[in-house]
Amino acid sequence: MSILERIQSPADVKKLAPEELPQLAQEIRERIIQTTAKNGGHVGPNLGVVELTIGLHRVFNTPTDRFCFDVAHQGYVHKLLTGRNDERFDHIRTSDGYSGFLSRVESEHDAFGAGHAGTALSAALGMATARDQRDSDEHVVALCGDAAFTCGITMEALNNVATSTKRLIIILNDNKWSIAKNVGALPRYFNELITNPVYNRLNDDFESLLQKMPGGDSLIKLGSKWKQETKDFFVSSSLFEKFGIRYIGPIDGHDQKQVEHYLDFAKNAEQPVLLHVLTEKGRGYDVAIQNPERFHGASPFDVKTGKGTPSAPGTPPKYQDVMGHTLVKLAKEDANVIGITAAMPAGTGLNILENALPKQFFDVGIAEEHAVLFAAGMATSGFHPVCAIYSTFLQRAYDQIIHDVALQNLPVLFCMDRAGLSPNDGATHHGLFDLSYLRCVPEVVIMAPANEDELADMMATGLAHQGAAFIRYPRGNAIGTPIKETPVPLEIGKAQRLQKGSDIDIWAIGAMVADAQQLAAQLSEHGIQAGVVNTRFVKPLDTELLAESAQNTRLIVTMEDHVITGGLGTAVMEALQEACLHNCPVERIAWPDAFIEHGSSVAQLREENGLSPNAILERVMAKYAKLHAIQEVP
Ligand SMILES: Cc1ncc(C[n+]2csc(CCOP(=O)(O)OP(=O)(O)O)c2C)c(N)n1
Ligand SMILES: CC(=O)[C@@H](O)[C@H](O)COP(=O)(O)O
Ligand SMILES: [Mg+2]
Repeated sequence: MSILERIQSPADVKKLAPEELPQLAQEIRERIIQTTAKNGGHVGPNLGVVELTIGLHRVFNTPTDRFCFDVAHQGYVHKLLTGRNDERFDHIRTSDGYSGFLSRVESEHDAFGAGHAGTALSAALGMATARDQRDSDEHVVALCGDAAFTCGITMEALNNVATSTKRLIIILNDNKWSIAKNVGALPRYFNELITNPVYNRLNDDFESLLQKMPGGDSLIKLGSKWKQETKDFFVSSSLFEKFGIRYIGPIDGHDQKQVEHYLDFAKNAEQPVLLHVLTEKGRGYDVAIQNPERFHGASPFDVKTGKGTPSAPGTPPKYQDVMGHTLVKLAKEDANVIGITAAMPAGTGLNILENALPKQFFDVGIAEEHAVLFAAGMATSGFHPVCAIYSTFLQRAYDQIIHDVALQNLPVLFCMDRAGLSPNDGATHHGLFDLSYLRCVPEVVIMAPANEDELADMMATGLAHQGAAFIRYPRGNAIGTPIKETPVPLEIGKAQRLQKGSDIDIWAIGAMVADAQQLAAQLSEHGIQAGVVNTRFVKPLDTELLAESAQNTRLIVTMEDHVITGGLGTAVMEALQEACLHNCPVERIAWPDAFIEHGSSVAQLREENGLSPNAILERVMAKYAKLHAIQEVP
């Protein structure tokens, strides 16, 4: 039996002899590589925190002590050491498998769930403050990556630490990478801390240095306050000391002994401590070390070569790449068009713009709120920014959308990728709420393309519009529609009738247009004639065509890759009420008013949630039959 197989809980980790730990680390790495090769997943981040996580579980004692992992995409090691090295780990991030992030419902060892970046320090500070209020004595640890510090929330929490608690352990897991290279002043500062010999030497053996000085002994006896002030006298204290947090490090995050020594030191500190740990993303798997961006969140791959499964010939391009190439076209025509990402260049396709027109590309770090405000500022100076931010991450910048862009009617185009499901990442990453959260914002334009050619046209539409415009489109491949050489702006608020039908009219948006055409074909096999409308614009809605539709059909079916509350279906119902056309019933095909867990694929999750093509057909047939008392489908 391997050492890892003997680990049923953190207590078993503590029982191991130090000389067994390298073997455990090796087995954990092997387990992570093999599992993510099969399922895909966050290989690099997890391989980088193996010794650190082993150390955490040997020094601290969850669930009494509480860990908050930032993003928590690097929580696989923690899961393996807390009783989850089992069948569900084999299927992690797929149906029947564990979540790829920490989750309070999954384990008592998961003190706080995550998925979005920047939350760990704030949550940990809340837990530490609650502990102090209750006068209990558990330890609270926040594990934050270097890029997590580019998040505004992390800095807000940092500002609050010293005035909120006397005991908090912050681990800066510094691997120099976000998904792409980390950006901004902070990584440069972290590097200064690493390379500044004066600070390190003094910081490490400051006491022995004092002992050599006349009167140094008495300073040491006076305790840490004087030591700290004396050290400040010698070296410019770190940024963290200015926040009332004791900086320790940097240490080698792969040296198990060092890790445990300093974790233990931090555990017994009488003030908030930040332990600066240097790790290597992808440690132990060369191909991940050499390709940190690709192996941040990898698709299934061959362990030997690291290569993923090549796309079959003729596979349509990914929407993210269509966005990137189209933006390059449009930015070449107009130097005022610029692209902004919040630390997601590759995932959004903006890396294509970065390579082609680097002066028109900006990566602001994991800072969506700042990205939108930054765009608003540039828009006041004659630029037309394109903010490429996943639907789910754009939720972070909601006030900036309303208060800074829409209210001032500034020309900013938002390209929201991952609208719809992100199946393996699950509830924290599905882009299912953007129509609801955007439809209530006055003056904005909200559109969704049925195919890649329409995405290009909608980008031209958004850039021709002097105000806020949003385009939502799904994760993954488009549908193979040829893309015109030059994108052509669409008429805002105009839907596109694809086919007529006297019995039912299906109004679909974006990726669901193809499903609507399939549904119409199935209905016609049952003698029901269904029309299909490619809605294109959820705001403003084509109320003229909708009125015509309601007057000439028996049932309107809406189809959207979005939650049912407040999306396209709700917009149609509102419009029909407004036009006093409430006699036309509406059946809304959408995701339920619930959080949708992770799963193996979109198809699997649709099956599980009654949204498979056949389930939709049955539902529409039943509604139609009920409405018109015709023979229900046997
Ligand atoms: C609000 C938000 N924006 C973007 C992301 C996408 N994202 C996931 S992990 C990550 C980089 C995290 O870098 P770091 O904190 O240094 O951790 P590492 O992966 O290096 O261990 C990003 C940008 C996210 N999860 N949440
Ligand atoms: C953890 C995180 O937020 C990102 O790594 C995310 O998993 C990327 O999602 P995509 O794979 O859809 O780009
Ligand atoms: Mg990092």
